[in-house]
Amino acid sequence: MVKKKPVVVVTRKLPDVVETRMRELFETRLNENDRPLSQAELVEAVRTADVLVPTVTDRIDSSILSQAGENLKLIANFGNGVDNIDVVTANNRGINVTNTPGVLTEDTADMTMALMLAVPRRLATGIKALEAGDWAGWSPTWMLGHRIWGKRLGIIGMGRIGQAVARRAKAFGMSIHYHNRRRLSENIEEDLEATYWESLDQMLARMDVVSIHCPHTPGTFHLLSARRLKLLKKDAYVVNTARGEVIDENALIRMLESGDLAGAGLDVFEHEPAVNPKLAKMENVLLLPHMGSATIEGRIEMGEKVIINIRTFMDGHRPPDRVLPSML
Ligand SMILES: O=CC(=O)O
Repeated sequence: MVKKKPVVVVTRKLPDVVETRMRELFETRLNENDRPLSQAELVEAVRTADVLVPTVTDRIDSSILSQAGENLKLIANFGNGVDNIDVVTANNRGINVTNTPGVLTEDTADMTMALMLAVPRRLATGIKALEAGDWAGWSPTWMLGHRIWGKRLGIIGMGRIGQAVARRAKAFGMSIHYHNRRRLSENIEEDLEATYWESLDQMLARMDVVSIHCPHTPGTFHLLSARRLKLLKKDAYVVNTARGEVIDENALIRMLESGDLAGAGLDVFEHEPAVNPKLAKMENVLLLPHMGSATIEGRIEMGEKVIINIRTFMDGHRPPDRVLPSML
């Protein structure tokens, strides 16, 4: 007997090679025009799918999950972060959740370095000045920024991406400091020449650059709160390529406005895709539209991970990238 192919509903346009392979393997319903699904369309998707492939922009909350059909047994997220999915409710309803870890580590770390270099060295300001025809020629005192060589980098969240950033920053002459739920093994710490701070507050007070690499969970929402932001040195920079919700964005804006912080490089925002217009006007801030992991190679590898997770699950095994509530 021929095994029935699972119905796989994909919420956004994926790279062509990924969609082609999915079509071969599954009864795949694609989103050709890439328009984010409405609530009603998401409900229809969870009602009819065996597997849902959502992504960062889809909120799969308890209200959506309560309307899921009996067949829905797997949510294979196209993305590393799973804060778009209510994993606890999914788990309670017997729906497995997977993500795509590992394949976007290096790309996100590269983009973090790009921001870490660009903000203190005023790249955006320089480009704008040149484009506006405001360049009168080289001057010893024009466009001066700050060096990062010899400065202290504080990494919040020392998982895969945090460690990849640490390796790069070390090569740029920064000293590496980190705060994490769990301390790294001695070997890794030695290899990265990283100093562990059990107290986040104490670390923050001493850093020149702070970079966020923890997931957004109920425990990390506004981890950089107004109180903690005030602990930072006046000449410190903040970089965020993780999730906007980890920083109290209004408090960050106030600190930047009052000159109590040197600058910020942000790839993610608290109310994405809305960006506070105050941020967009600031000279010492560089904003990117959540493109930390946006490489062609990475997106294809994410698709491959999604496919492996679905196939493994459909073959009756535990999918390699299963996310359990206890991991969050
Ligand atoms: O932000 C992107 C992701 O979590 O994959």
